[in-house]
Amino acid sequence: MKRLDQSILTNTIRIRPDDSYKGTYGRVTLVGGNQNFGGAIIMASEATVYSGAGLVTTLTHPDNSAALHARLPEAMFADVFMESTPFDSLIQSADVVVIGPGLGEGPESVNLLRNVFHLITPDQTVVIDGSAITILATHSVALPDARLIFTPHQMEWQRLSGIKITDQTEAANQAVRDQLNATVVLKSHRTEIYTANGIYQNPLGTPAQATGGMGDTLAGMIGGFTAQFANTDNAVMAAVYAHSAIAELLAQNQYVVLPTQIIRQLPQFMHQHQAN
Ligand SMILES: NC(=O)C1=CN([C@@H]2O[C@H](COP(=O)(O)OP(=O)(O)OC[C@H]3O[C@@H](n4cnc5c(N)ncnc54)[C@H](OP(=O)(O)O)[C@@H]3O)[C@@H](O)[C@H]2O)[C@@H](O)CC1
Ligand SMILES: Nc1ncnc2c1ncn2[C@@H]1O[C@H](COP(=O)(O)OP(=O)(O)O)[C@@H](O)[C@H]1O
Ligand SMILES: [Mg+2]
Repeated sequence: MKRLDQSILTNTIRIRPDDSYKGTYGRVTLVGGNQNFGGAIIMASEATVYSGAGLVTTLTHPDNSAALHARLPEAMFADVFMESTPFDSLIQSADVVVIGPGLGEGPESVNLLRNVFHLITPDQTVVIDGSAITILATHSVALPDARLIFTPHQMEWQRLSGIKITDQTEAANQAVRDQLNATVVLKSHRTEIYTANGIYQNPLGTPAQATGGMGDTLAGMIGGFTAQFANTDNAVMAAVYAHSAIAELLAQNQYVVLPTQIIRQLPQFMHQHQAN
């Protein structure tokens, strides 16, 4: 297993060309947030916008619309229960779809996941987090043919892979990754990233990060980074590294680091670590 280091940031985060516009930096559609977990999809959406994605749309339960607009006017909102035509185009026009933060596991959420996967095409990237992983572990839902990135915590990975947390060894995890043909970000206090080309460990992270919404925020960052930066595996690794690096900086003076505090630091942190 290779250890990530700071070079993943400058190898990934590009100085923006002068002659660019919002379309240069990718369209991301996020799907999630039921009536109880609106905060999860709002944090994920904020992380995507603050990572620099060009155009962000959040498909969520209508109860979350006012809060999303108030916190994040940069994002567009769409009702997950909308008619199929605009729904289909919001999924199909996205470069990256992030699905799962706060999605919930009820029948409506299962249907939604199925509908979204059905619309995905091979040139798209799909970040599969939270409830979406649990649904896949418990229901028969066909995975789309696309670039797939799973972001489970250890229990979600146990549910999806069948590997008990105590048995989640490098070899066992990589074997399931191979079957899924996906990138797997196995989150823990030392997150591991399983790719087609190798296994990487994030050396950073702090227990100050152990608070709800921290993974939702990472999923949104991965959406923002993969929408902008050409090499998908590097974009995933840079997002994981940046998420923990910012948390460590804040934890020098804080007992707990809130997900939204990491989000607010992203533009400045990325500015400091950009390169040609
Ligand atoms: N503000 C919001 O809207 C928020 C909404 N959220 C949304 O909620 C949805 C459900 O996600 P979830 O992660 O909260 O619940 P679930 O999938 O049941 O996993 C918990 C179970 O796994 C176990 N466990 C073992 N190891 C573990 C580990 N390393 N990390 C974590 N858990 C571990 C753990 O063990 P225990 O704590 O009981 O010891 C427990 O039995 C999802 O859509 C998410 O996006 C949250 O993000 C919070 C903020
Ligand atoms: N003790 C810890 N040390 C380092 N990172 C941690 C620690 N506890 C949690 N994290 C990080 O916080 C995030 C938790 O993700 P997750 O469990 O999906 O949270 P949520 O679903 O509440 O958003 C992961 O990125 C994980 O690596
Ligand atoms: Mg989570």
